[in-house]
Amino acid sequence: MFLSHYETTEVNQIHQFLLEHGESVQSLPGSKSHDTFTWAEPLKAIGSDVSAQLSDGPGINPNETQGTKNREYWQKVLQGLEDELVALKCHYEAVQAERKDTLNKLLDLKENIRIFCRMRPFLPNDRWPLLGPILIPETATIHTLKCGQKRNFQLDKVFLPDSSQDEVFSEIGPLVRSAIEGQNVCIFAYGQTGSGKTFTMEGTKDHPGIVPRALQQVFLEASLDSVAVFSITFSMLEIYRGQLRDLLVKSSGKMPQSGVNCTLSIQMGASGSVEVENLTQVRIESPTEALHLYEKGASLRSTAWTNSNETSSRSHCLLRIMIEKNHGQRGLKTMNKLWLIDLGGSERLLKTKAQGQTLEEGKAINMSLSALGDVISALHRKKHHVPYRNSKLTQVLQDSLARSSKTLMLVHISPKEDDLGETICSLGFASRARSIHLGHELSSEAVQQREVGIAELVKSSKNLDEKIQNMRAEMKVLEQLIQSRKHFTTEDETLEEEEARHLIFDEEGSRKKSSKFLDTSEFKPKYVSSIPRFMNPTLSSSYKKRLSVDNLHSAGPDNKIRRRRHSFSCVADTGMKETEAVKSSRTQKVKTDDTRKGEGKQQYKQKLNTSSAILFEEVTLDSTVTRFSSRARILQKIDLNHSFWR
Ligand SMILES: Nc1ncnc2c1ncn2[C@@H]1O[C@H](COP(=O)(O)OP(=O)(O)OP(=O)(O)O)[C@@H](O)[C@H]1O
Repeated sequence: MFLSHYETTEVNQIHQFLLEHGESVQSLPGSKSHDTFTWAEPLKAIGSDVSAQLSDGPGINPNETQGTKNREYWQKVLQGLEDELVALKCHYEAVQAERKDTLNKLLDLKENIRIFCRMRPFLPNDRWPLLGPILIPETATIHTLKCGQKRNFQLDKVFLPDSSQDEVFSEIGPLVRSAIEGQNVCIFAYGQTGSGKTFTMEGTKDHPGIVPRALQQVFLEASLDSVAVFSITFSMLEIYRGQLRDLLVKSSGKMPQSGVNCTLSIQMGASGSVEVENLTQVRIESPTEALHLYEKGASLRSTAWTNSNETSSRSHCLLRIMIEKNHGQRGLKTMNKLWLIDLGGSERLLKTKAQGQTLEEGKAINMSLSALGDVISALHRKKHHVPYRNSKLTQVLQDSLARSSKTLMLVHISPKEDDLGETICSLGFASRARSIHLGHELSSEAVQQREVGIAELVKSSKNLDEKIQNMRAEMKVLEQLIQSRKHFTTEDETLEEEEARHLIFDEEGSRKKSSKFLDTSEFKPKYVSSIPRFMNPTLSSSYKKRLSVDNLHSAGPDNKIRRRRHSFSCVADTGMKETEAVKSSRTQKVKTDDTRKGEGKQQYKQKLNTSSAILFEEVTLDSTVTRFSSRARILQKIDLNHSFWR
């Protein structure tokens, strides 16, 4: 039991002390008021030690003042915690670097350019709900059968019609992370009209797509980086019939609003970075803000009714997230782009029977898609010349489609037999981008080896992610602990200063006042020094107490003593029943204090949680009754645990 060592030291000391003062242990509860401050000292020591043991705090050394002891102890604790936090932060950075390395290795192994396919499910209005001519025998292969002609397409991954938005984003998440870590990233949704590009990118309220999820992740990753400072901006533009249009600037029809320069031009910086001159850039602080902008921009996008889709996108919609990363003390600054692109629907113009404007839109879309395919293919084949200049789309994306960047193309296909021709075209585009038809396929052994390597890296990346999560949680706890411990040390320091300023007793025991404001000596014996500052009486409570004491004094010189003796005796004599009475009077006081200074009580509660200080709990309430109850409680504790009092 934690009180046992008092039997030989402090408790004997109290006993001795009381005897010297003409008191006995049994008469302790009825002690004279003039003694209370002096004999309170050993009791205070017990109380502090009890609280210290409970809160794993300092022990008692009678030669040291409690304030100094506490302060030194908490400072040591604080220092230890701070050292631990620094070490953890170093380790955290190392693990972060390891994770980044693993991620890069993984993306390299998966290749910088990857082509996925997503097949949308049948929709209620689909006329040909038969999946006969399209087969997906493996996770990365599609077979088609048209007019007796079989064709195989190899992709990096195929998402089946029942794939969820979650599954799709699980492949996107690492790319968003590498954008935060300093790489340019392009994510495209490609496919025929009505194949589900907008569904994948934007999604619905119940099934959010890549855009809302990526925005969320960008901010999440940025907030978790404890070292770098991020500045994130949002831009949105469309490429309509070969022209760039700012989607964050309202225009009447297709004409620029008066006074607003909507003429966007593509500029190439000296370092090879591409800038779209006059494009609106909005600094965003949250995903909600970004989504609000996205909604605004999407509402301005050019759409039209087509045979295949009621609200068919007639342009390429490009969302750009610029991430400026300030790498803290190293003074390094990086700027990179995350592009989320919903391409215009690829379509065979003969099939859609498009005419007039729709025909022109279709032509423009097809031309730029073809140019994009050429660029991706050239990059994939590591060709010396990459034909960026063949379309506005590839020009805008030049620095983000470089070899050092990451590109993911999600080719969308329809499950309908009716759309088979379009599906084969889209898969042909995917194959061309992957350069498969040029005999660049890996041998089955090499593919197997690569798969094993990827699986291992995925596993270690997951482990590192878990480790990082744990470390973040650990750091948070440490930071909270440091904050709470700091509270203790500063309060102890302040109290010591205050003690020095408002020295209560001189050596003869007579009262001294050093402040004209704080006449709290009557109610603040020295042992209060170990009580946090917020537990001290306020000016008004001190004043109130003084009034009550004056009243008591006016009622008769002994009143105060008697009253004190009475409440104390009650506790000692009638045990629990009377303790309840004291408790209720204390509760009363809490309620009054609560309404008067709710904040103080909050702090008080917080303190109790952190320190588990039993003594504090009682002494907190700066009334005579509570202070007695504090002592009584200590006595009760001793009484319960030792036969000493019997
Ligand atoms: N995976 C899916 N799950 C459920 N519904 C989907 C899915 N993919 C697409 N759809 C539905 O199919 C319809 C067409 O999809 P969407 O508008 O996304 O096509 P799109 O390729 O963007 O067309 P366009 O190029 O004409 O803009 C929408 O009603 C959409 O909700």
